[in-house]
Amino acid sequence: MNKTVEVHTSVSELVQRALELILSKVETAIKERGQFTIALSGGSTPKPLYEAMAMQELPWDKIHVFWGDERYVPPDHPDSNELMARRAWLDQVAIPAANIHAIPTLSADPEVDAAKYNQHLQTFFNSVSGEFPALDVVLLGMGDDAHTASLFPHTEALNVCDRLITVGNKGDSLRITFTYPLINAARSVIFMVAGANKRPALAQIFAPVADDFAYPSRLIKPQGELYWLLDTAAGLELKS
Ligand SMILES: O=C(O)[C@H](O)[C@@H](O)[C@H](O)[C@H](O)COP(=O)(O)O
Repeated sequence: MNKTVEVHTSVSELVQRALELILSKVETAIKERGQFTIALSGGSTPKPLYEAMAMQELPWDKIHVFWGDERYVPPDHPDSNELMARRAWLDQVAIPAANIHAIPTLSADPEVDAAKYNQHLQTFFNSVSGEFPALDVVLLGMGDDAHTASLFPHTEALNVCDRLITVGNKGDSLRITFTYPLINAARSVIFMVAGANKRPALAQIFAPVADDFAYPSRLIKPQGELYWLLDTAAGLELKS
């Protein structure tokens, strides 16, 4: 793992840096492998990044978009991560519909939809059970409880290591999420974290010893690169 921690003076600078990083990964991936794969996150911090992506001239037919997690709501629900990314970015560009790999949420059984998305990823990446394919970029946010994707503190999803996708939960509300080994298989993981409310969680995540199950973002140790892009409010007290 190659870890980089950057503290940016404003959220717009943080977003600009995430954009630069992603554009450089798009270029490399397409040059080396003919396509670029990215998993998106929800939350408010990446929205301006998605709006900036919508302004780019890119070979959209070679770009495949997945989601690292989704609330278990229909795709037109205001809480849907897919809806947010479609409105801010994907609806604005000429990306083929087949390149948008949204998490299914309509079967009335999250286990069934999690299994479907697991199969969809295995088919797309031509991987078998037990293998964890490498996405080019997994974009992550982090909550002030140190959750990332829908890997919430002290939940069952944190124990799931034998598949790509599982059901997560925030209390009673169900989610579908990448498992942490799938996130860790990525070539690059980029956290975008803003706001002073994230400071206590970050202190635990960067501590040499702490409980991974209480602070799930500690489980993210990708094979490839790990970027923590923070704004000053979040990163103020952090020693990298
Ligand atoms: O589904 C959720 O509970 C949120 O989307 C969550 O995972 C979010 O990514 C983080 O809480 C960071 O959110 P902000 O970017 O808004 O700080």
